[in-house]
Amino acid sequence: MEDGDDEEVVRLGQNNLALNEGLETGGWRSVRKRPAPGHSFGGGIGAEAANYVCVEEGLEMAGTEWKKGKPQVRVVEVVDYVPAEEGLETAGMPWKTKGKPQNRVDEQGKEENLEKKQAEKIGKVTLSMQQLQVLKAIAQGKSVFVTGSAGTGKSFLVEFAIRVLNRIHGADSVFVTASTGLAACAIGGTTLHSFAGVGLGVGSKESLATKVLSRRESKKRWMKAQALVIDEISMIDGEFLDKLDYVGRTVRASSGKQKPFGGLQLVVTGDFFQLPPVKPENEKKYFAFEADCWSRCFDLQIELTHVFRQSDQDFVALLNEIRKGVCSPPTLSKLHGCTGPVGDQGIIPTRLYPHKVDVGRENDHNLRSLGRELVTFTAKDEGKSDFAIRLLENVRAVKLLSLCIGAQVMLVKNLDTEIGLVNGARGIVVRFSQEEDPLAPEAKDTMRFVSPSGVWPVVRFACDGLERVVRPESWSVLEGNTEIAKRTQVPLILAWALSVHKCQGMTLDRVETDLSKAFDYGMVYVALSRIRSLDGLQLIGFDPSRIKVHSKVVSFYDKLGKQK
Ligand SMILES: Nc1ncnc2c1ncn2[C@@H]1O[C@H](COP(=O)(O)OP(=O)(O)OP(=O)(O)O)[C@@H](O)[C@H]1O
Repeated sequence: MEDGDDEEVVRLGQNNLALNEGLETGGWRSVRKRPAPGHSFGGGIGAEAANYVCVEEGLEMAGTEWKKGKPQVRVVEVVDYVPAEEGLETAGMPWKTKGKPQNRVDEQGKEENLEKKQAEKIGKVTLSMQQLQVLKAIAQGKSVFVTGSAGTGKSFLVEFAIRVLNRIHGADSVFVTASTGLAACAIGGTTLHSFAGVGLGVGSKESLATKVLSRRESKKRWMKAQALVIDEISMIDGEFLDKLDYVGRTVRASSGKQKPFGGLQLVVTGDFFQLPPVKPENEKKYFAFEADCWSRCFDLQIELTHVFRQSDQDFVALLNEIRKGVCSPPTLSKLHGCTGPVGDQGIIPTRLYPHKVDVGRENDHNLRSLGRELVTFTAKDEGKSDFAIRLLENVRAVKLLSLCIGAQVMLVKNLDTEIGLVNGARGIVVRFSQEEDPLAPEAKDTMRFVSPSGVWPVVRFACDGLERVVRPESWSVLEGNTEIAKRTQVPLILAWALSVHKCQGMTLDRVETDLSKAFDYGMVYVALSRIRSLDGLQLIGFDPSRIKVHSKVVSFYDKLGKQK
């Protein structure tokens, strides 16, 4: 059979790494569904390939079509190859959806004719090798714990992990959760407590299991689940994790009594050097990694090392010091030198406060001081129950948003990551516009509800200085793949001030902060690691004694490092 015969060609994506261990960058391969005469599928290849990603033509975000069923494919040729970027330990991985085959792989998997320089990056997403390793493990049904310093792409990876899990288990069996409502809403999930149906989790593990068994909906969720995602694990305590493990094993006794969480595939992410659980520190099993079940829960525990948020390696090194509770004289002197960034496009830095009350006061004061007419936008909340609607209080977009011309605002949704219109992008309201959204005529009622006068804020964003009309966006709270609540609101919040808790998970370009009142573990690190570069930081009254790192966290990471 000749190349190009009538076999259907599918393209396998990053997980071809598995087929191709020696190949540093993975790369694309075009594969055939049937072996050519005289060739058979190697057991390893077939077995791996059966699970692998197939990118659809034109899919911008790294295709994640999963091919299930029997081993059917044989690698024929690489259709794309992008070498690791210089100095990038993690080897960038392109997602390419079209273009001519450029490289070939022979039967042994060796590459010929690598035209690296001509490799053209068409796809938009490049995953680090470690990120790929995680997806590969998930695709193999493994439970993983993904950690790493701020900005290493843990949350970014969660989005891909969910797609992979959905393909394996079906979306209605994948439950996406996080420790806090804020973090949960950011990934379209619910809190871990809410998934578990154990209220605040107070009481013995036996009483919580009885509670779940007695509630039809809670029991159904546990029984239906095949995979559980938990983001921002640092804020979950070990005692609670052990209780959930017990509940899982009890409620799902028929499918996995002996297995952690009753046999659920776990994808857990977070950085224990960031914010800790909100509970008294002296309790035993304060951190999740102290849970008795912890080491049994995971097949793979990995610390991502390539930082995406900051490109300045000196700044990355400085942040790594602070993360571990160190503040060397050069670091201190650099931080003391952060006396003040100039505003960008007339937009002043956002002040980060350790305490929430300071945030409300500052934003309110600044808004009123502008002395302009306020325009208010009301979120449209829809939900299956009062309880579901209450979950919307955790959405970053607020119920009532009052703005006026000159208001300093921040996006709370990724609108266009390519140009920097991301969660945390800041701007200033320059006017209000009455333009209708040509794309959303069917959503007229919702639009009217959010803005009865039909006007929308026009914001000049710091990322590119361009003005854009900002129209409502939606946030869903999902249980499995069922939407239980939805908020539609203009995706902006006031941004003169923000709390350190609220900024966890965000990327900010300009920050002013007085961390002299930082009180919790990881707080200084979380605040400083939000910004992309030191030029964007104005630090007032920096006190290195406020850098708090828990010794248990340090030893946990020491051990993790040694396991590598
Ligand atoms: N593979 C990638 N390619 C391009 N950008 C990436 C990649 N991974 C992450 N990023 C970007 O890096 C930034 C930080 O990522 P992300 O917020 O997921 O990091 P994180 O590890 O969850 O950080 P934190 O611990 O601070 O919440 C984001 O702007 C994200 O879009």
